[in-house]
Amino acid sequence: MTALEEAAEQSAAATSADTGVYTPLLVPVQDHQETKAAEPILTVRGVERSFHVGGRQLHVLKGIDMELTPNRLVMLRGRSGSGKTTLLNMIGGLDQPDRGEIFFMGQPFHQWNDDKRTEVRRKRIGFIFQSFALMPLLSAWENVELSLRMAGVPRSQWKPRVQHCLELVGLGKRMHHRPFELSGGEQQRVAIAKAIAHRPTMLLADEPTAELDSQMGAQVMSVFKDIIRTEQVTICMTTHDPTILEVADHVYQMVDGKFIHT
Ligand SMILES: Nc1ncnc2c1ncn2[C@@H]1O[C@H](COP(=O)(O)OP(=O)(O)OP(=O)(O)O)[C@@H](O)[C@H]1O
Repeated sequence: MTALEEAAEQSAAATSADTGVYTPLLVPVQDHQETKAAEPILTVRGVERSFHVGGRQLHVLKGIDMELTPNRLVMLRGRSGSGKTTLLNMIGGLDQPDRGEIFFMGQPFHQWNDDKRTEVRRKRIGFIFQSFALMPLLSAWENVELSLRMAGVPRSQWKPRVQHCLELVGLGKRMHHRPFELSGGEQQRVAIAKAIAHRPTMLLADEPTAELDSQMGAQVMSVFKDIIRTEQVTICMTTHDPTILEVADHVYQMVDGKFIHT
């Protein structure tokens, strides 16, 4: 039995409120028929990106086409160096393509300057990194609050939203712990709460389970499934882990800067 199947089985008997142990329900994201005709929230067409390295041109992305539709869990899979993070940065408006187009909710990221992309990013996109990226001196609560402050959410809305997000990721009983008082899996769940607090449309996660053991990795994936359903978000994540791919709605396989069909 894989770690994910184990997590699903545990979830069936979940008693998180009683035990404080997080065992979320692993359920299908939603009826795929329902959103089949849905407009994509992200469209990537013919994207290329090169870097100058040591006097040479390194062609990292060689013509990427992809779409993300609402309420999906999409994974980018590929070897180290194949270009996954470069693409994720591009989708999130952190970098721009040399060629090609990126439309996020109809907005042309490839034509916009950094300030304009940052504005959209703060309001509509959430990021999760391999290394959790939490402020070490702030509690779980304060870390989540910080992201609401950054997104310009009115202070009067902070308390219920922070509480909701931390409960959603199963940390209702550890809200006031600081990162060093939490396990790796719990820290990653704080990072997820922080990333969804401002109600993004799209959540981007770069190897979110890479530093976790398989059990904790499975918990994080269950949280992802839950938040797609309850928060109406689309998640695009990179992974090396073949056991995690089975919960994806779609997998893009990247080889040397291109998608291949498997
Ligand atoms: N800013 C940059 N300047 C120069 N080279 C870069 C830059 N960003 C990425 N690269 C190079 O582009 C290639 C692809 O890197 P990228 O991080 O996108 O791969 P990846 O598939 O995410 O790998 P990993 O799984 O190890 O994170 C690598 O050879 C990397 O060294």
